[in-house]
Amino acid sequence: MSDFTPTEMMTIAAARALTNDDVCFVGIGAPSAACNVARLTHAPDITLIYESGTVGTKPDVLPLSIGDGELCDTALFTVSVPEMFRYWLQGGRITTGFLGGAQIDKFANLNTTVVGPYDHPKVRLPGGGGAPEIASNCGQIFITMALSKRGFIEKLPFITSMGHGEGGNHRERLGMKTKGPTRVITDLCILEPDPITKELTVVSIHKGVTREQITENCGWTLKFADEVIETPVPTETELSVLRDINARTKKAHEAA
Ligand SMILES: CC(=O)SCCNC(=O)CCNC(=O)[C@H](O)C(C)(C)COP(=O)(O)OP(=O)(O)OC[C@H]1O[C@@H](n2cnc3c(N)ncnc32)[C@H](O)[C@@H]1OP(=O)(O)O
Ligand SMILES: O=C(O)/C=C/CC(=O)O
Repeated sequence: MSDFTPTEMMTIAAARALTNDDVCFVGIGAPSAACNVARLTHAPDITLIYESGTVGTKPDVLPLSIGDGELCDTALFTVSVPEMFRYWLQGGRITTGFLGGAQIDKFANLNTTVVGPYDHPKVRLPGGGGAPEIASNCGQIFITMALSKRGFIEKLPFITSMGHGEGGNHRERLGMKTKGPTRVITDLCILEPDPITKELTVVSIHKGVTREQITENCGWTLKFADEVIETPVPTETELSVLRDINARTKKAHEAA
């Protein structure tokens, strides 16, 4: 097994969260890399769906956006965006949504809208897009983002996509029928919501990472589960699949 970067570990650990039977609504960016590594390794029959309506897509290179022709060219079929949302997503036909974000809080609520006050933003982010609907309508949500103090914060300035709200049974109280975020995969560790409080808790630590490093990079006092395992390191196959798709993507986008 060769050396690997924290980002590679994160992408591969995120890919492993998916199963062959999943129907997965894929977010652009880090989630898209993870979903395609899953498809190219342990989950060849996974159904990947992007918001542009592309169903069962098998991109050879990672898409720049949901509108990238690569998605439609390699899809089983493509439906209209209203059909994607109303029939597929709101119809409960999608098992898993995979999202990223700029900021997250301890109940896995996501901010992709604005950092700083809404009217006087420090950073204006891409916005919600389909993420709020994905977060509420997919059977469960996986989230992947690097652990950092600026990303993992105590109180979000803006909640774009609801995770577990104020914690506990908040989703249920609002009438939401889906599970919400069940796993957050970072470059240092994996977090899962506590079954009762729904507060994100460290369940797995990547090889070579210390508890201190994790604590130092989080904006709230992070809890650790009673049993914390070490994340299995990437296999040669996982690493070469990830590196190959990244290299193909870079070459394709440089040429475009
Ligand atoms: C189908 C779907 O895709 S769902 C549709 C909705 N879209 C999403 O949910 C997309 C979610 N993803 C995102 O918003 C983006 O990927 C981001 C903002 C999280 C990351 O953007 P990237 O360009 O990939 O990465 P990067 O980390 O370099 O951030 C770019 C800039 O955004 C800003 N930024 C990102 N995160 C933060 C943060 N937590 N605090 C302040 N600024 C931030 C910074 O200006 C940063 O530049 P810098 O690192 O030089 O300061
Ligand atoms: O509008 C959205 O929801 C998603 C946007 C992401 C993209 O344009 O690739």
